[in-house]
Amino acid sequence: LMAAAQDSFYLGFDFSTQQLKVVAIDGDLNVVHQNHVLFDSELPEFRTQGGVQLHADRLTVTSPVLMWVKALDLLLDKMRRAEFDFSRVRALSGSGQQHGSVYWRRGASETLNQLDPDQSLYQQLQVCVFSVSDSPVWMDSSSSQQCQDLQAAAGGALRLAEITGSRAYERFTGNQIAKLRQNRPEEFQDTERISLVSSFAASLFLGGYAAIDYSDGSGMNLLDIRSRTWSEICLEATAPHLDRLLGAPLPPTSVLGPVSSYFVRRCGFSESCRVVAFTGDNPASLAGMRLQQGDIAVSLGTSDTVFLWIQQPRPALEGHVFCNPVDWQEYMALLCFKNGSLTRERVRNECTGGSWEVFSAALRETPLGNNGNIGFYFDTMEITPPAVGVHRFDPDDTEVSSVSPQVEVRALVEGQFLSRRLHAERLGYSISKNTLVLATGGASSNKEILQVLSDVFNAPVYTIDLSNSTCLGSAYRALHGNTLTVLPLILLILQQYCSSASVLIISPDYCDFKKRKEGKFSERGERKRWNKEKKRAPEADP
Ligand SMILES: Nc1ncnc2c1ncn2[C@@H]1O[C@H](COP(=O)(O)OP(=O)(O)O)[C@@H](O)[C@H]1O
Ligand SMILES: O=C(CO)[C@@H](O)[C@H](O)COP(=O)(O)O
Repeated sequence: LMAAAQDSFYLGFDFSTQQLKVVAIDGDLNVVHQNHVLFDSELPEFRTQGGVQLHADRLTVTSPVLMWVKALDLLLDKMRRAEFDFSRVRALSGSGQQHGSVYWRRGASETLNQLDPDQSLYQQLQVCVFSVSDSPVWMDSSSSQQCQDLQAAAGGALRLAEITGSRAYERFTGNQIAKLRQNRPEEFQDTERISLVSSFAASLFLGGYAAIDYSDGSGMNLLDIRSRTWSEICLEATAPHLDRLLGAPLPPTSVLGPVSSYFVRRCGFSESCRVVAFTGDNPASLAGMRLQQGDIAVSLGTSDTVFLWIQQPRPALEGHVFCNPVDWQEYMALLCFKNGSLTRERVRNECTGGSWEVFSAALRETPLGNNGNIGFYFDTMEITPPAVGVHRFDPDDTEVSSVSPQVEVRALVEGQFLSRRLHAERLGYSISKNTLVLATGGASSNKEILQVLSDVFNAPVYTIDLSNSTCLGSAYRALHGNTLTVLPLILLILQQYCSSASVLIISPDYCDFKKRKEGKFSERGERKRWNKEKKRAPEADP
């Protein structure tokens, strides 16, 4: 069994805003391969900035769907060149940036299940497969009218939040679909299926349309998060017969089927390699970090997000409640901040010559509290709170137009994290002496930034070895999907289930066998050694 565990690989993909990433683990959860494709620099022909295109109205933000397709071709090529052994992959799963949508043209499903392994995905999908070539993504804020209409139809913002977990948000997929139906009726008419970025990616691997999972589906303003079915009121208000275009939602732990013969023949995947449902990047990250009651997770990717595992949904006008990606009968709360890494990069470019080293030095050399200087940095319309503009205040609370570069760096990072804390507390989170902050995402590799996070939350901050918990979470989910088959009794049940349905439901207990490696960062404001291993109290075996 030991040898078998090391022989088997599990893949987790992440189709995120700025790049496509992959992590492979073996059955003992060791990372055996990592790779990525950066959209701006490795696929310059799509002319994106930060993976997206900002339109002239400065509100519409899209990404070319074919860029994601070509990125997958490129990533698989890179893995082949690195001699990654695809035949050992027993299961794969993945995630996508949340809310973004993909529109498949009539007839696309036939193309998808008859792909020729001698040609790339891009070669075969570039003509006539997508009815909308530029997919709306989460940074879009052009659907205000549709948001108002949806809230009116649902009986108000709070009522909509009670049904779907969130009041109407511009980036939420339902409002994007409504805008498309109104503004581009021909393309809409020509669409046979609408996917989220996550279910689009799963569809590529399956060679057929993949279901939207409950967790990523909660970011659409369309799913009733309690009954876990599409809400009639929301569907009606968005587009007639929308349920046919969306397909039925499924638990995030579903095994969707085997990888398509295209990947078997082109890359050498085994025919028995399974595809486990893909989900949103934040839910996948929750799975990768293995959040426990009382913990708070802060993801510092393109967006900054804060999330918590919750048992009972209490939707409000601020923040979001999603179905939980690990235990689909529970929930997670999430806050999203648009001015995250891209704003830190802008200030880095202006104040520290484009260097993270110098940026970090500015944080080291300025005191906690920044001698009373503080700022709000909303380069683009923020989500939480809905505000725009840059405002700096001196120690007398007088607004000033500039401060020194070093003070600016600390004002930015402290201001961002104070806002993350304030809004988490408004959501009902209270910081206690047991609070742990779990950090992930690209900027969590910067220990000076994490020190500010620790100081502001007055709590220890932990990272996992890999700053990329999203991919790792997907690889764990893939492994979870597969591991149950080694248990004879469950195998029997699965076999019976298999004969009656093409979808298997996996129990949500994988937390109990997933080990957690933590790098300890700091404790209660004292600056202790970075990356000292800390293990939690051993848990009961399942
Ligand atoms: N050393 C660093 N210090 C601060 N931020 C960093 C550092 N390295 C990378 N980042 C930030 O990480 C971001 C990308 O994070 P990532 O989680 O990979 O994004 P996404 O998954 O949204 O594509 C970049 O925009 C960059 O600003
Ligand atoms: O809109 C949200 C969450 O509601 C974003 O968090 C997107 O899911 C994009 O994620 P990153 O690329 O920043 O990780």
